[in-house]
Amino acid sequence: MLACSELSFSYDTKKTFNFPSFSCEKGETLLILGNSGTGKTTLLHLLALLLTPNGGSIKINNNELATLSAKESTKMRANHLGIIYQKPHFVSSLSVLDNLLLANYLADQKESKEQAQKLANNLGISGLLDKKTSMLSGGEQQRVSIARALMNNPDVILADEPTSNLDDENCEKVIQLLENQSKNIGAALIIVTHDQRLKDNFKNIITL
Ligand SMILES: Nc1ncnc2c1ncn2[C@@H]1O[C@H](COP(=O)(O)OP(=O)(O)OP(=O)(O)O)[C@@H](O)[C@H]1O
Repeated sequence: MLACSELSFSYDTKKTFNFPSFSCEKGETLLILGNSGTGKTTLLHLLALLLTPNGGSIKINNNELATLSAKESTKMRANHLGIIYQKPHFVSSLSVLDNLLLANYLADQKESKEQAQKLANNLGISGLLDKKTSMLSGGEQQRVSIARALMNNPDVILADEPTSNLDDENCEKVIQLLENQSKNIGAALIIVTHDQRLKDNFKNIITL
């Protein structure tokens, strides 16, 4: 589903990140662990086509992404990738429901209230759909972020530190929800984190 090899990237001339090669298949989860500053968010942004690598290859469903134009990258990101950012970046003037439907709109897909309602039910946030996102707790925001990432049934889900602000109980819940929901839609799930609590949940682990 997603495979990358010999990816390298530099923000400036002082340091180049050389990332290990890996792949993650449909329905699988890969945990990428690393301390602060090891380049986890950088790697996730490369996989999300938000940064362009200096070298190496990223393939989704055997399609090489490095050759895509900016417009094609945007389309690929909206339709095939579900991204859970470190900070949620909601539109605070909109309700939770409208933030979910925005994902459809940005991918040029028909707005699906049914999909939003279904995901909200699965994630235990159906009572929040009419609320403004600024009124949500950290754990609730995390679940809305997961729902938004799943709105377009992506092939690959990329999650940046999805549990860093959560207590042990909510950490466990969010990981279970992420895994179950990814399996439900047959997506590959890639999580980058420094949260050592997650080590016991996964067998496929890479350390940066
Ligand atoms: N836009 C940027 N311009 C220059 N340097 C950057 C930029 N973004 C990140 N860096 C640097 O690249 C390094 C890796 O950053 P990155 O955010 O990928 O690390 P991380 O492993 O996700 O860290 P954390 O766990 O603290 O979020 C850091 O030293 C950071 O200062």
